[in-house]
Amino acid sequence: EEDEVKRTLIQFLTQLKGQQNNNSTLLWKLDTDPCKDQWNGVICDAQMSIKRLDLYRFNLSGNLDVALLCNSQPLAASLTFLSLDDNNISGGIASEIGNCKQLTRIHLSGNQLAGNLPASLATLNNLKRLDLSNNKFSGPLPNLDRISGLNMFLAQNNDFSENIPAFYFSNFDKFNVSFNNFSGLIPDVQGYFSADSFLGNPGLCGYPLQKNCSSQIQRSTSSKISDEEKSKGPSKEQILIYSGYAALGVIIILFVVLKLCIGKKRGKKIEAESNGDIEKTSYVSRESKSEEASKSGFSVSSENGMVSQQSLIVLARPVVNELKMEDLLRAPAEMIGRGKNGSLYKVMLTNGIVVVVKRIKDWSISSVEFKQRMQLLNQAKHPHVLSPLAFYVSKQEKLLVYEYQQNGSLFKLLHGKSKTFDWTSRLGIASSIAEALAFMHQELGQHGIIHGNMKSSNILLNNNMEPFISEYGTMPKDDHQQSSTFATPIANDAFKGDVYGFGVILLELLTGKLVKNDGIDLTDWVQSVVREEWTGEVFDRSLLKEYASEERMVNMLQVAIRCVNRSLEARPSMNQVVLMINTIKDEEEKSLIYQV
Ligand SMILES: Nc1ncnc2c1ncn2[C@@H]1O[C@H](COP(=O)(O)OP(=O)(O)OP(=O)(O)O)[C@@H](O)[C@H]1O
Repeated sequence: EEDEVKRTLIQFLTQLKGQQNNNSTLLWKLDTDPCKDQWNGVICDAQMSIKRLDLYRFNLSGNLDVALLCNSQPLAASLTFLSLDDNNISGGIASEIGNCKQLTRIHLSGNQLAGNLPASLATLNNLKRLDLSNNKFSGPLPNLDRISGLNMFLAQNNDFSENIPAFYFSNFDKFNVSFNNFSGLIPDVQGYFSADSFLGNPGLCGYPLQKNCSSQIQRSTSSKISDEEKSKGPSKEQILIYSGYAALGVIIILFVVLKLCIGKKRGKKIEAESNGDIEKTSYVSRESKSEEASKSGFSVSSENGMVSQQSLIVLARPVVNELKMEDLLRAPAEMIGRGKNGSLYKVMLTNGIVVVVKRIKDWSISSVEFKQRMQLLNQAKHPHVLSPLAFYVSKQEKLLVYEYQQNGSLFKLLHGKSKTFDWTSRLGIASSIAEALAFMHQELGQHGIIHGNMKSSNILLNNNMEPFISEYGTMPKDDHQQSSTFATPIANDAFKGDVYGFGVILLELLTGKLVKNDGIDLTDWVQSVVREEWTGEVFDRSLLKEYASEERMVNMLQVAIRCVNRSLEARPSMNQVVLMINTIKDEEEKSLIYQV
Protein backbone atom coordinates (compact mmCIF):
# COMPACT_ATOMS: atom_id res chain seq x y z
CA GLU A 1 0.00 0.00 0.00
CA GLU A 2 2.84 2.38 0.91
CA ASP A 3 4.47 1.77 -2.47
CA GLU A 4 1.20 2.38 -4.25
CA VAL A 5 0.72 5.68 -2.40
CA LYS A 6 4.28 6.69 -3.32
CA ARG A 7 3.78 5.76 -6.96
CA THR A 8 0.50 7.71 -7.16
CA LEU A 9 2.03 10.74 -5.51
CA ILE A 10 5.06 10.69 -7.80
CA GLN A 11 2.81 10.40 -10.86
CA PHE A 12 0.57 13.24 -9.59
CA LEU A 13 3.49 15.49 -8.78
CA THR A 14 5.37 14.68 -11.99
CA GLN A 15 2.29 15.59 -14.03
CA LEU A 16 2.04 18.85 -12.10
CA LYS A 17 5.70 19.59 -12.72
CA GLY A 18 5.20 19.52 -16.48
CA GLN A 19 7.70 19.06 -19.28
CA GLN A 20 9.64 22.27 -19.04
CA ASN A 21 10.18 22.16 -15.33
CA ASN A 22 13.50 20.57 -14.56
CA ASN A 23 13.66 21.96 -11.08
CA SER A 24 16.01 19.43 -9.55
CA THR A 25 15.13 20.46 -6.00
CA LEU A 26 11.73 18.78 -6.36
CA LEU A 27 12.88 15.32 -5.46
CA TRP A 28 10.08 12.81 -5.17
CA LYS A 29 11.69 9.41 -5.53
CA LEU A 30 10.39 5.90 -5.12
CA ASP A 31 13.39 4.82 -3.05
CA THR A 32 12.68 7.49 -0.43
CA ASP A 33 9.75 8.04 1.91
CA PRO A 34 7.41 11.05 1.49
CA CYS A 35 7.09 11.54 5.26
CA LYS A 36 10.41 10.43 6.70
CA ASP A 37 12.46 11.97 3.89
CA GLN A 38 10.27 15.05 3.83
CA TRP A 39 9.42 15.31 0.16
CA ASN A 40 9.05 18.89 -0.99
CA GLY A 41 5.54 20.12 -0.40
CA VAL A 42 4.37 16.93 1.33
CA ILE A 43 3.41 17.33 4.99
CA CYS A 44 2.59 14.38 7.23
CA ASP A 45 1.29 14.00 10.76
CA ALA A 46 2.96 12.15 13.62
CA GLN A 47 1.36 8.89 12.46
CA MET A 48 3.06 9.29 9.06
CA SER A 49 -0.16 9.88 7.12
CA ILE A 50 0.03 12.38 4.30
CA LYS A 51 -2.08 15.34 5.40
CA ARG A 52 -1.14 18.24 3.18
CA LEU A 53 0.15 18.88 -0.31
CA ASP A 54 1.41 22.44 -0.17
CA LEU A 55 2.92 23.36 -3.53
CA TYR A 56 2.32 27.08 -3.41
CA ARG A 57 4.64 28.92 -5.86
CA PHE A 58 6.54 25.80 -6.88
CA ASN A 59 6.90 27.03 -10.46
CA LEU A 60 4.78 24.12 -11.74
CA SER A 61 3.49 24.24 -15.29
CA GLY A 62 1.97 20.81 -15.85
CA ASN A 63 -1.46 19.32 -15.58
CA LEU A 64 -3.74 18.84 -12.55
CA ASP A 65 -4.90 15.21 -12.29
CA VAL A 66 -7.19 15.21 -9.27
CA ALA A 67 -8.67 11.85 -10.37
CA LEU A 68 -5.30 10.17 -9.90
CA LEU A 69 -4.93 11.60 -6.41
CA CYS A 70 -8.45 11.00 -5.15
CA ASN A 71 -8.81 7.52 -6.67
CA SER A 72 -6.04 6.40 -4.34
CA GLN A 73 -8.00 5.25 -1.29
CA PRO A 74 -5.29 5.85 1.36
CA LEU A 75 -4.51 9.32 0.00
CA ALA A 76 -8.18 10.23 -0.30
CA ALA A 77 -8.71 9.14 3.30
CA SER A 78 -5.89 11.23 4.75
CA LEU A 79 -5.48 14.36 2.63
CA THR A 80 -6.93 17.48 4.28
CA PHE A 81 -5.18 20.29 2.44
CA LEU A 82 -4.34 20.88 -1.20
CA SER A 83 -2.59 24.10 -2.17
CA LEU A 84 -1.31 24.77 -5.67
CA ASP A 85 -1.65 28.55 -5.55
CA ASP A 86 0.38 30.74 -7.91
CA ASN A 87 1.79 28.22 -10.34
CA ASN A 88 1.02 27.85 -14.03
CA ILE A 89 -0.96 24.61 -13.90
CA SER A 90 -3.60 23.76 -16.50
CA GLY A 91 -6.39 21.19 -16.69
CA GLY A 92 -9.56 21.17 -14.63
CA ILE A 93 -11.12 19.72 -11.51
CA ALA A 94 -12.27 16.16 -12.18
CA SER A 95 -15.40 14.82 -10.49
CA GLU A 96 -13.23 12.33 -8.53
CA ILE A 97 -12.42 15.24 -6.20
CA GLY A 98 -15.58 14.05 -4.43
CA ASN A 99 -13.61 11.00 -3.17
CA CYS A 100 -11.18 13.20 -1.22
CA LYS A 101 -13.72 13.57 1.59
CA GLN A 102 -11.27 14.80 4.23
CA LEU A 103 -10.28 17.93 2.34
CA THR A 104 -10.82 21.04 4.43
CA ARG A 105 -8.93 23.46 2.21
CA ILE A 106 -8.48 23.67 -1.53
CA HIS A 107 -6.33 26.52 -2.83
CA LEU A 108 -5.93 26.65 -6.60
CA SER A 109 -5.64 30.39 -7.15
CA GLY A 110 -3.41 31.90 -9.85
CA ASN A 111 -3.22 29.09 -12.40
CA GLN A 112 -4.56 28.31 -15.88
CA LEU A 113 -7.27 25.90 -14.71
CA ALA A 114 -10.40 25.78 -16.85
CA GLY A 115 -13.70 23.98 -17.45
CA ASN A 116 -16.83 23.52 -15.35
CA LEU A 117 -16.75 22.68 -11.65
CA PRO A 118 -17.98 19.15 -10.95
CA ALA A 119 -21.16 18.72 -8.88
CA SER A 120 -19.20 16.34 -6.62
CA LEU A 121 -17.41 19.38 -5.15
CA ALA A 122 -20.60 20.00 -3.19
CA THR A 123 -20.23 16.61 -1.48
CA LEU A 124 -17.00 17.59 0.31
CA ASN A 125 -18.67 18.01 3.68
CA ASN A 126 -15.50 18.94 5.54
CA LEU A 127 -14.55 21.74 3.20
CA LYS A 128 -13.96 25.08 4.91
CA ARG A 129 -11.99 27.10 2.39
CA LEU A 130 -12.15 27.03 -1.39
CA ASP A 131 -10.03 29.40 -3.46
CA LEU A 132 -10.45 29.15 -7.24
CA SER A 133 -9.64 32.77 -8.01
CA ASN A 134 -7.55 33.95 -10.98
CA ASN A 135 -8.11 30.98 -13.27
CA LYS A 136 -10.18 30.28 -16.38
CA PHE A 137 -13.03 28.29 -14.85
CA SER A 138 -16.41 28.63 -16.57
CA GLY A 139 -20.02 27.45 -16.35
CA PRO A 140 -22.37 27.55 -13.36
CA LEU A 141 -21.40 27.06 -9.72
CA PRO A 142 -22.55 23.85 -8.05
CA ASN A 143 -24.76 24.24 -4.97
CA LEU A 144 -22.02 24.62 -2.40
CA ASP A 145 -24.49 25.78 0.26
CA ARG A 146 -24.86 22.09 1.16
CA ILE A 147 -21.45 22.32 2.84
CA SER A 148 -22.38 23.73 6.23
CA GLY A 149 -18.85 24.56 7.40
CA LEU A 150 -17.72 26.40 4.25
CA ASN A 151 -16.53 29.84 5.29
CA MET A 152 -14.42 31.07 2.41
CA PHE A 153 -15.26 31.04 -1.27
CA LEU A 154 -13.07 32.95 -3.68
CA ALA A 155 -13.80 32.73 -7.40
CA GLN A 156 -12.91 36.19 -8.68
CA ASN A 157 -11.34 36.64 -12.11
CA ASN A 158 -12.75 33.58 -13.86
CA ASP A 159 -15.47 33.09 -16.41
CA PHE A 160 -18.23 31.60 -14.26
CA SER A 161 -21.76 32.25 -15.50
CA GLU A 162 -25.50 31.94 -14.68
CA ASN A 163 -26.96 32.79 -11.27
CA ILE A 164 -25.03 32.97 -8.01
CA PRO A 165 -26.56 30.27 -5.82
CA ALA A 166 -27.52 31.12 -2.23
CA PHE A 167 -24.75 30.59 0.33
CA TYR A 168 -24.83 30.80 4.13
CA PHE A 169 -23.18 34.19 3.99
CA SER A 170 -23.27 34.58 7.76
CA ASN A 171 -20.76 31.70 7.96
CA PHE A 172 -18.29 33.36 5.63
CA ASP A 173 -15.34 35.54 6.43
CA LYS A 174 -14.32 35.84 2.76
CA PHE A 175 -16.52 35.73 -0.33
CA ASN A 176 -15.65 37.07 -3.75
CA VAL A 177 -17.13 36.33 -7.18
CA SER A 178 -16.12 39.60 -8.86
CA PHE A 179 -15.06 39.79 -12.51
CA ASN A 180 -16.90 36.78 -13.88
CA ASN A 181 -19.92 36.45 -16.09
CA PHE A 182 -22.61 35.88 -13.46
CA SER A 183 -26.09 37.20 -14.13
CA GLY A 184 -29.44 37.74 -12.39
CA LEU A 185 -30.29 38.79 -8.87
CA ILE A 186 -27.59 38.63 -6.18
CA PRO A 187 -28.85 36.38 -3.35
CA ASP A 188 -29.44 37.99 0.06
CA VAL A 189 -25.94 38.62 1.48
CA GLN A 190 -27.48 39.71 4.83
CA GLY A 191 -25.17 42.70 4.95
CA TYR A 192 -22.06 40.55 5.23
CA PHE A 193 -20.39 41.54 1.95
CA SER A 194 -20.02 44.75 -0.01
CA ALA A 195 -20.23 45.51 -3.73
CA ASP A 196 -16.52 44.72 -4.14
CA SER A 197 -17.35 41.02 -3.89
CA PHE A 198 -19.66 41.23 -6.93
CA LEU A 199 -18.18 43.90 -9.24
CA GLY A 200 -17.36 43.20 -12.87
CA ASN A 201 -20.31 40.92 -13.68
CA PRO A 202 -22.30 42.83 -16.34
CA GLY A 203 -25.47 40.75 -15.98
CA LEU A 204 -25.61 40.90 -12.17
CA CYS A 205 -28.02 43.20 -10.33
CA GLY A 206 -29.48 43.97 -6.90
CA TYR A 207 -27.99 44.80 -3.51
CA PRO A 208 -25.09 45.39 -2.72
CA LEU A 209 -24.45 46.57 -6.31
CA GLN A 210 -25.84 49.98 -7.16
CA LYS A 211 -27.81 48.42 -9.99
CA ASN A 212 -31.56 48.17 -9.61
CA CYS A 213 -32.74 44.72 -10.47
CA SER A 214 -36.48 45.03 -10.92
CA SER A 215 -36.44 46.76 -14.30
CA GLN A 216 -33.78 44.42 -15.66
CA ILE A 217 -35.45 41.25 -14.42
CA GLN A 218 -38.93 42.47 -15.42
CA ARG A 219 -37.59 43.33 -18.84
CA SER A 220 -35.98 39.96 -19.29
CA THR A 221 -38.95 37.99 -17.92
CA SER A 222 -41.53 39.97 -19.91
CA SER A 223 -39.48 39.65 -23.06
CA LYS A 224 -39.23 35.91 -22.40
CA ILE A 225 -43.00 35.64 -21.93
CA SER A 226 -43.79 37.71 -25.00
CA ASP A 227 -41.30 35.66 -27.01
CA GLU A 228 -43.07 32.51 -25.89
CA GLU A 229 -46.48 34.03 -26.58
CA LYS A 230 -45.38 35.11 -29.99
CA SER A 231 -43.90 31.74 -30.81
CA LYS A 232 -47.13 29.82 -30.13
CA GLY A 233 -50.51 30.16 -28.45
CA PRO A 234 -51.78 27.65 -25.88
CA SER A 235 -52.35 24.15 -27.26
CA LYS A 236 -55.59 22.18 -26.77
CA GLU A 237 -53.94 20.02 -24.10
CA GLN A 238 -52.81 23.15 -22.25
CA ILE A 239 -56.38 24.56 -22.29
CA LEU A 240 -57.68 21.29 -20.85
CA ILE A 241 -55.00 21.21 -18.10
CA TYR A 242 -55.62 24.87 -17.15
CA SER A 243 -59.39 24.39 -16.90
CA GLY A 244 -58.79 21.28 -14.74
CA TYR A 245 -56.62 23.37 -12.38
CA ALA A 246 -59.28 26.09 -12.24
CA ALA A 247 -62.01 23.59 -11.28
CA LEU A 248 -59.79 22.07 -8.59
CA GLY A 249 -59.06 25.57 -7.24
CA VAL A 250 -62.80 26.37 -6.93
CA ILE A 251 -63.43 23.09 -5.01
CA ILE A 252 -60.55 23.83 -2.56
CA ILE A 253 -61.81 27.37 -1.91
CA LEU A 254 -65.35 26.09 -1.21
CA PHE A 255 -64.00 23.46 1.18
CA VAL A 256 -61.90 26.03 3.12
CA VAL A 257 -64.84 28.46 3.41
CA LEU A 258 -67.06 25.64 4.75
CA LYS A 259 -64.44 24.62 7.32
CA LEU A 260 -63.99 28.22 8.48
CA CYS A 261 -67.71 28.65 9.05
CA ILE A 262 -67.93 25.46 11.16
CA GLY A 263 -64.78 26.38 13.14
CA LYS A 264 -66.11 29.87 13.94
CA LYS A 265 -69.38 28.50 15.32
CA ARG A 266 -67.52 26.02 17.57
CA GLY A 267 -65.02 28.66 18.75
CA LYS A 268 -67.83 30.98 19.84
CA LYS A 269 -69.42 28.16 21.83
CA ILE A 270 -66.20 27.31 23.71
CA GLU A 271 -65.42 30.97 24.41
CA ALA A 272 -68.86 31.44 25.92
CA GLU A 273 -68.48 28.30 28.11
CA SER A 274 -65.08 29.07 29.66
CA ASN A 275 -64.24 32.69 29.47
CA GLY A 276 -61.28 32.98 31.93
CA ASP A 277 -59.53 29.80 30.85
CA ILE A 278 -57.52 31.22 27.99
CA GLU A 279 -55.76 33.62 30.37
CA LYS A 280 -55.02 30.74 32.70
CA THR A 281 -53.52 28.52 29.98
CA SER A 282 -51.02 31.10 28.77
CA TYR A 283 -49.97 31.83 32.37
CA VAL A 284 -49.42 28.10 33.04
CA SER A 285 -47.38 27.62 29.90
CA ARG A 286 -45.18 30.56 30.82
CA GLU A 287 -44.68 29.05 34.25
CA SER A 288 -43.89 25.60 32.85
CA LYS A 289 -41.38 27.18 30.53
CA SER A 290 -39.46 28.60 33.46
CA GLU A 291 -39.82 25.28 35.29
CA GLU A 292 -38.28 23.51 32.32
CA ALA A 293 -35.49 26.02 32.21
CA SER A 294 -34.57 25.52 35.82
CA LYS A 295 -34.56 21.71 35.52
CA SER A 296 -31.14 21.76 33.90
CA GLY A 297 -29.70 24.10 36.49
CA PHE A 298 -29.09 26.88 34.02
CA SER A 299 -31.51 29.02 32.10
CA VAL A 300 -30.95 31.39 29.27
CA SER A 301 -32.35 34.84 29.59
CA SER A 302 -32.71 37.69 27.16
CA GLU A 303 -33.13 41.40 27.92
CA ASN A 304 -36.79 41.13 28.90
CA GLY A 305 -36.19 38.17 31.17
CA MET A 306 -37.96 35.67 28.90
CA VAL A 307 -36.38 32.48 27.58
CA SER A 308 -34.50 33.64 24.54
CA GLN A 309 -35.74 32.58 21.14
CA GLN A 310 -32.28 32.75 19.62
CA SER A 311 -31.03 29.31 18.75
CA LEU A 312 -28.02 27.23 19.46
CA ILE A 313 -25.49 27.19 16.65
CA VAL A 314 -24.34 23.63 16.05
CA LEU A 315 -20.79 23.28 14.75
CA ALA A 316 -20.10 19.53 14.89
CA ARG A 317 -23.12 18.06 13.15
CA PRO A 318 -22.41 14.35 13.30
CA VAL A 319 -22.04 14.39 17.09
CA VAL A 320 -24.96 16.52 18.17
CA ASN A 321 -27.02 16.75 15.03
CA GLU A 322 -30.18 18.80 15.53
CA LEU A 323 -29.29 19.77 19.11
CA LYS A 324 -31.59 22.54 20.22
CA MET A 325 -31.53 24.99 23.10
CA GLU A 326 -34.68 23.39 24.51
CA ASP A 327 -32.88 19.99 24.64
CA LEU A 328 -30.16 21.54 26.79
CA LEU A 329 -32.60 23.34 29.05
CA ARG A 330 -34.74 20.27 29.53
CA ALA A 331 -31.95 17.74 30.20
CA PRO A 332 -30.81 16.98 33.75
CA ALA A 333 -27.59 18.79 34.57
CA GLU A 334 -25.05 18.98 37.34
CA MET A 335 -22.65 21.82 38.05
CA ILE A 336 -19.07 20.50 37.93
CA GLY A 337 -17.10 23.70 38.14
CA ARG A 338 -17.29 27.35 38.97
CA GLY A 339 -14.13 29.20 37.95
CA LYS A 340 -13.28 32.87 37.72
CA ASN A 341 -14.47 33.02 34.14
CA GLY A 342 -17.68 31.04 34.38
CA SER A 343 -19.47 27.90 35.47
CA LEU A 344 -19.48 24.44 33.97
CA TYR A 345 -22.38 21.98 33.78
CA LYS A 346 -22.44 18.31 32.87
CA VAL A 347 -25.63 17.70 30.88
CA MET A 348 -27.17 14.32 30.02
CA LEU A 349 -29.08 14.62 26.76
CA THR A 350 -32.05 12.38 26.12
CA ASN A 351 -30.23 10.54 23.31
CA GLY A 352 -27.63 9.37 25.83
CA ILE A 353 -24.89 11.79 24.77
CA VAL A 354 -23.25 13.57 27.68
CA VAL A 355 -22.05 17.10 27.04
CA VAL A 356 -20.50 19.85 29.05
CA VAL A 357 -21.86 23.39 28.91
CA LYS A 358 -19.51 26.24 29.75
CA ARG A 359 -21.26 29.46 30.68
CA ILE A 360 -18.80 32.29 30.19
CA LYS A 361 -18.96 35.17 32.60
CA ASP A 362 -18.17 38.86 32.04
CA TRP A 363 -16.83 38.83 28.52
CA SER A 364 -17.64 42.06 26.78
CA ILE A 365 -17.09 40.65 23.31
CA SER A 366 -19.77 41.51 20.75
CA SER A 367 -21.99 38.70 19.43
CA VAL A 368 -20.57 39.13 15.93
CA GLU A 369 -17.00 38.85 17.17
CA PHE A 370 -17.91 35.87 19.32
CA LYS A 371 -19.48 34.13 16.31
CA GLN A 372 -16.44 34.87 14.15
CA ARG A 373 -14.21 33.49 16.88
CA MET A 374 -16.28 30.29 17.05
CA GLN A 375 -16.05 29.90 13.30
CA LEU A 376 -12.28 30.32 13.36
CA LEU A 377 -11.98 27.80 16.19
CA ASN A 378 -14.13 25.39 14.27
CA GLN A 379 -11.90 25.69 11.22
CA ALA A 380 -8.65 25.13 13.05
CA LYS A 381 -9.33 21.53 13.98
CA HIS A 382 -6.56 19.51 15.58
CA PRO A 383 -6.96 15.90 16.76
CA HIS A 384 -5.78 16.93 20.25
CA VAL A 385 -7.86 20.06 20.67
CA LEU A 386 -11.43 19.83 21.91
CA SER A 387 -13.55 21.97 19.60
CA PRO A 388 -16.94 23.26 20.74
CA LEU A 389 -19.82 21.15 19.43
CA ALA A 390 -22.21 24.09 19.54
CA PHE A 391 -22.54 27.54 21.03
CA TYR A 392 -25.10 30.14 21.97
CA VAL A 393 -24.53 33.85 22.08
CA SER A 394 -26.70 36.77 23.08
CA LYS A 395 -25.87 40.07 24.76
CA GLN A 396 -26.29 38.49 28.19
CA GLU A 397 -25.20 34.91 27.65
CA LYS A 398 -22.34 33.03 26.10
CA LEU A 399 -22.60 29.26 26.24
CA LEU A 400 -20.25 26.67 24.77
CA VAL A 401 -21.09 23.00 24.41
CA TYR A 402 -18.30 20.40 24.50
CA GLU A 403 -18.20 16.65 24.45
CA TYR A 404 -17.84 15.21 27.95
CA GLN A 405 -14.47 13.50 28.46
CA GLN A 406 -14.81 10.34 30.53
CA ASN A 407 -11.37 10.25 32.07
CA GLY A 408 -11.39 13.78 33.46
CA SER A 409 -8.42 16.08 33.49
CA LEU A 410 -4.67 15.68 33.61
CA PHE A 411 -4.83 17.57 36.91
CA LYS A 412 -7.03 14.83 38.39
CA LEU A 413 -4.85 12.10 36.95
CA LEU A 414 -1.66 13.59 38.39
CA HIS A 415 -2.94 14.73 41.73
CA GLY A 416 -5.88 12.41 42.30
CA LYS A 417 -5.90 9.08 44.13
CA SER A 418 -4.97 6.66 41.33
CA LYS A 419 -1.32 7.10 40.54
CA THR A 420 -0.64 4.64 37.76
CA PHE A 421 0.79 7.05 35.29
CA ASP A 422 4.05 5.93 33.72
CA TRP A 423 6.81 7.91 32.04
CA THR A 424 5.98 6.82 28.47
CA SER A 425 2.38 8.02 28.88
CA ARG A 426 3.55 11.33 30.35
CA LEU A 427 5.98 11.81 27.46
CA GLY A 428 3.21 10.97 24.96
CA ILE A 429 0.86 13.52 26.53
CA ALA A 430 3.57 16.21 26.59
CA SER A 431 4.33 15.63 22.91
CA SER A 432 0.67 15.57 21.75
CA ILE A 433 -0.21 18.72 23.70
CA ALA A 434 2.89 20.57 22.50
CA GLU A 435 2.05 19.71 18.87
CA ALA A 436 -1.57 20.74 19.31
CA LEU A 437 -0.65 24.07 20.92
CA ALA A 438 1.96 24.83 18.24
CA PHE A 439 -0.63 24.06 15.56
CA MET A 440 -3.23 26.34 17.14
CA HIS A 441 -0.71 29.17 17.53
CA GLN A 442 0.13 28.84 13.87
CA GLU A 443 -3.50 28.67 12.70
CA LEU A 444 -5.08 31.28 14.96
CA GLY A 445 -2.25 33.55 16.06
CA GLN A 446 -2.87 35.83 13.08
CA HIS A 447 -6.45 36.31 14.34
CA GLY A 448 -5.29 37.20 17.82
CA ILE A 449 -6.60 33.96 19.35
CA ILE A 450 -4.47 32.15 21.91
CA HIS A 451 -5.46 29.71 24.67
CA GLY A 452 -4.85 32.13 27.51
CA ASN A 453 -5.44 29.62 30.31
CA MET A 454 -3.11 26.65 29.77
CA LYS A 455 -3.18 24.45 32.87
CA SER A 456 -3.52 20.79 33.72
CA SER A 457 -7.27 21.03 34.46
CA ASN A 458 -7.71 22.18 30.87
CA ILE A 459 -6.04 19.04 29.50
CA LEU A 460 -8.73 16.37 29.26
CA LEU A 461 -8.45 12.66 28.62
CA ASN A 462 -10.90 10.59 26.59
CA ASN A 463 -11.82 6.90 26.90
CA ASN A 464 -8.51 5.87 25.35
CA MET A 465 -6.56 8.25 27.57
CA GLU A 466 -5.79 10.45 24.58
CA PRO A 467 -5.21 14.05 25.68
CA PHE A 468 -7.10 17.13 24.46
CA ILE A 469 -6.56 20.81 25.09
CA SER A 470 -9.95 22.11 26.18
CA GLU A 471 -11.45 25.60 26.15
CA TYR A 472 -9.03 26.89 23.52
CA GLY A 473 -9.67 30.57 22.71
CA THR A 474 -12.52 30.98 25.19
CA MET A 475 -10.68 32.97 27.82
CA PRO A 476 -12.20 36.44 28.28
CA LYS A 477 -9.57 39.14 28.07
CA ASP A 478 -9.45 42.52 29.77
CA ASP A 479 -11.48 45.13 27.96
CA HIS A 480 -8.47 47.17 26.95
CA GLN A 481 -6.83 44.09 25.46
CA GLN A 482 -10.09 43.04 23.90
CA SER A 483 -10.56 45.95 21.56
CA SER A 484 -6.98 46.05 20.49
CA THR A 485 -6.22 42.41 19.87
CA PHE A 486 -9.10 40.69 18.17
CA ALA A 487 -8.66 39.96 14.49
CA THR A 488 -5.23 41.52 14.40
CA PRO A 489 -1.92 39.69 14.60
CA ILE A 490 -0.85 39.59 18.21
CA ALA A 491 2.46 40.34 19.80
CA ASN A 492 4.79 37.46 20.45
CA ASP A 493 4.28 37.99 24.18
CA ALA A 494 0.76 36.60 24.12
CA PHE A 495 1.99 33.27 22.75
CA LYS A 496 4.64 33.24 25.44
CA GLY A 497 1.92 33.20 28.10
CA ASP A 498 0.72 29.88 26.68
CA VAL A 499 4.33 28.64 26.53
CA TYR A 500 4.63 29.43 30.26
CA GLY A 501 1.41 27.54 31.00
CA PHE A 502 2.68 24.58 29.00
CA GLY A 503 6.00 24.70 30.91
CA VAL A 504 4.11 24.47 34.21
CA ILE A 505 2.20 21.43 32.89
CA LEU A 506 5.56 19.82 32.03
CA LEU A 507 6.75 20.52 35.58
CA GLU A 508 3.61 18.87 36.97
CA LEU A 509 4.21 15.84 34.72
CA LEU A 510 7.82 15.56 35.89
CA THR A 511 7.36 16.24 39.59
CA GLY A 512 3.79 15.02 40.21
CA LYS A 513 3.47 18.06 42.49
CA LEU A 514 0.74 20.70 42.68
CA VAL A 515 1.38 24.12 41.14
CA LYS A 516 0.76 25.78 44.50
CA ASN A 517 1.53 23.72 47.56
CA ASP A 518 1.39 25.30 51.03
CA GLY A 519 2.03 28.68 49.43
CA ILE A 520 5.12 27.40 47.60
CA ASP A 521 5.11 27.99 43.86
CA LEU A 522 6.17 24.92 41.84
CA THR A 523 8.30 26.88 39.34
CA ASP A 524 10.20 28.69 42.13
CA TRP A 525 10.73 25.43 44.01
CA VAL A 526 12.02 23.53 40.93
CA GLN A 527 14.35 26.36 39.98
CA SER A 528 15.78 26.61 43.51
CA VAL A 529 16.36 22.83 43.71
CA VAL A 530 18.07 22.80 40.31
CA ARG A 531 20.26 25.77 41.35
CA GLU A 532 21.40 23.78 44.35
CA GLU A 533 22.28 20.94 41.95
CA TRP A 534 19.88 18.50 43.58
CA THR A 535 18.04 17.95 40.30
CA GLY A 536 17.27 14.29 41.09
CA GLU A 537 15.11 15.47 44.02
CA VAL A 538 12.70 17.15 41.64
CA PHE A 539 11.27 14.08 39.93
CA ASP A 540 8.13 12.20 40.88
CA ARG A 541 9.14 9.21 43.01
CA SER A 542 6.91 6.87 41.02
CA LEU A 543 8.95 7.69 37.90
CA LEU A 544 12.19 6.92 39.67
CA LYS A 545 10.71 3.64 40.91
CA GLU A 546 9.90 2.48 37.39
CA TYR A 547 13.52 3.24 36.36
CA ALA A 548 12.52 5.85 33.77
CA SER A 549 15.58 7.31 32.09
CA GLU A 550 16.86 10.11 34.31
CA GLU A 551 18.80 11.55 31.37
CA ARG A 552 15.61 12.07 29.36
CA MET A 553 13.76 13.39 32.40
CA VAL A 554 16.55 15.94 32.90
CA ASN A 555 16.30 16.92 29.22
CA MET A 556 12.56 17.40 29.62
CA LEU A 557 13.13 19.41 32.79
CA GLN A 558 15.42 21.72 30.83
CA VAL A 559 12.64 22.28 28.27
CA ALA A 560 10.19 23.06 31.09
CA ILE A 561 12.61 25.48 32.75
CA ARG A 562 13.13 27.33 29.45
CA CYS A 563 9.34 27.61 29.03
CA VAL A 564 8.85 29.18 32.48
CA ASN A 565 11.73 31.64 32.15
CA ARG A 566 10.76 35.03 33.59
CA SER A 567 11.97 36.74 30.45
CA LEU A 568 9.43 36.39 27.65
CA GLU A 569 12.12 36.60 24.96
CA ALA A 570 14.05 33.77 26.52
CA ARG A 571 11.06 31.40 26.30
CA PRO A 572 11.04 29.23 23.17
CA SER A 573 8.17 29.25 20.67
CA MET A 574 5.83 26.25 20.74
CA ASN A 575 7.37 25.04 17.45
CA GLN A 576 10.78 24.94 19.11
CA VAL A 577 9.26 23.14 22.11
CA VAL A 578 7.79 20.51 19.77
CA LEU A 579 11.20 19.84 18.22
CA MET A 580 12.86 19.50 21.63
CA ILE A 581 10.19 17.19 23.05
CA ASN A 582 10.05 15.03 19.94
CA THR A 583 13.83 14.55 20.08
CA ILE A 584 13.43 13.25 23.65
CA LYS A 585 10.54 11.06 22.54
CA ASP A 586 12.54 9.64 19.62
CA GLU A 587 15.38 8.76 21.99
CA GLU A 588 12.90 7.08 24.34
CA GLU A 589 11.40 5.07 21.47
CA LYS A 590 14.85 3.99 20.24
CA SER A 591 15.81 2.87 23.75
CA LEU A 592 12.60 0.82 23.99
CA ILE A 593 13.44 -0.93 20.70
CA TYR A 594 16.92 -1.80 22.04
CA GLN A 595 15.37 -3.16 25.23
CA VAL A 596 13.12 -5.46 23.18
N1 LIG B 1 -15.48 18.50 28.50
C1 LIG B 1 -15.19 18.11 29.74
N2 LIG B 1 -15.31 16.82 30.09
C2 LIG B 1 -15.00 16.41 31.36
N3 LIG B 1 -14.55 17.24 32.32
C3 LIG B 1 -14.39 18.54 32.01
C4 LIG B 1 -14.71 19.05 30.72
N4 LIG B 1 -14.44 20.37 30.71
C5 LIG B 1 -13.97 20.68 31.93
N5 LIG B 1 -13.94 19.59 32.73
C6 LIG B 1 -13.51 19.53 34.13
O1 LIG B 1 -14.47 20.18 34.94
C7 LIG B 1 -13.82 20.87 36.01
C8 LIG B 1 -14.29 22.30 36.05
O2 LIG B 1 -13.87 22.97 34.88
P1 LIG B 1 -13.81 24.55 34.76
O3 LIG B 1 -13.40 24.89 33.36
O4 LIG B 1 -15.03 25.15 35.31
O5 LIG B 1 -12.68 24.93 35.80
P2 LIG B 1 -11.14 24.97 35.70
O6 LIG B 1 -10.60 24.43 34.40
O7 LIG B 1 -10.62 24.28 36.91
O8 LIG B 1 -10.89 26.52 35.81
P3 LIG B 1 -11.15 27.69 34.74
O9 LIG B 1 -12.49 28.23 35.04
O10 LIG B 1 -10.04 28.62 34.99
O11 LIG B 1 -11.07 27.03 33.35
C9 LIG B 1 -12.31 20.73 35.76
O12 LIG B 1 -11.81 19.72 36.58
C10 LIG B 1 -12.21 20.31 34.33
O13 LIG B 1 -11.08 19.50 34.12
